[in-house]
Amino acid sequence: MSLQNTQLNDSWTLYQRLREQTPLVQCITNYVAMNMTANVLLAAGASPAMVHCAEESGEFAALASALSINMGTPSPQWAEGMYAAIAGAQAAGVPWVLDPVAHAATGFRRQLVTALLARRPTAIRGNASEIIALAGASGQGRGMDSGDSVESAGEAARQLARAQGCVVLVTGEVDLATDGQRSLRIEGGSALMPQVTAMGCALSALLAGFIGVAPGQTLAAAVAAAQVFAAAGLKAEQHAQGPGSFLPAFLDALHLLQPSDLQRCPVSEQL
Ligand SMILES: Nc1ncnc2c1ncn2[C@@H]1O[C@H](COP(=O)(O)OP(=O)(O)O)[C@@H](O)[C@H]1O
Ligand SMILES: Cc1ncsc1CCOP(=O)(O)O
Ligand SMILES: [Mg+2]
Repeated sequence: MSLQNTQLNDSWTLYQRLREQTPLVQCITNYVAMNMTANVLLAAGASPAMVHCAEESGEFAALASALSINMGTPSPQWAEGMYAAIAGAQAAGVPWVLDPVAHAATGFRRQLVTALLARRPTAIRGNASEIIALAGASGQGRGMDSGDSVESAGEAARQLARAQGCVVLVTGEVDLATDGQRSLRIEGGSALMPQVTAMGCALSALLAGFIGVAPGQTLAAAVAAAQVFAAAGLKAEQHAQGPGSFLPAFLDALHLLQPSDLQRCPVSEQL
């Protein structure tokens, strides 16, 4: 079933709201993704803050509109910063998003993701292999990258959403957003997106921004974040010769995005 019109209105309305409210998004992210994530949030219209040390991350989280936790380059010290930030966010009613980068790859990451999941994220955003492995099955992930299709991760995403009581956004050539009951598929994007590092990390932080301006509408926020990324990717591709020129074109596309760009990335209900 096509939801193009209602979903277009929802995503555009939420994007306008994000630009009006400039949510403060606290990011505890990896060394690779920090600069890219801050630039994506700024181009979209949010306000990024990279604040990770345990001495201040909890205090800061109470001031933020939303928190994004990404475990791409973890360490014991960074884990303490994550736990303190989540505690501060939860005490203040601030939503938080988990990006479980390569969580199945090592024993340290497996322990960390278990501890993070126990703290109940508002939403999880990962690639197909990460979501399949989080649901307890065995994925074909290699390092940070997915070896599985989003189609093959659909049931895992729904199970994970139900088990965690959260929204799951699983990304790849198409994206799927689910709360365990409803599932929405978002088309669009560009094959150049996985050729640029930290696109997924930046999307997770933008998802946090959308959730921050859409209390009680986490599924719509996930669709909006995915659709905005898909539309900006499609628009950027028209001006890019390869990954190098794609990245600045993508930031410009986020900044210049119009409703007609969203319309090129259909959203449909998955039954
Ligand atoms: N082959 C593709 N075609 C179109 N969009 C893609 C493709 N691969 C990834 N994307 C998009 O790139 C972004 C990052 O997703 P993904 O590559 O799955 O995350 P990660 O970087 O965490 O592995 C998402 O917006 C996703 O829709
Ligand atoms: C390359 C790399 N190594 C550790 S984190 C990271 C970035 C991963 O970014 P993404 O998951 O968005 O591709
Ligand atoms: Mg990733």
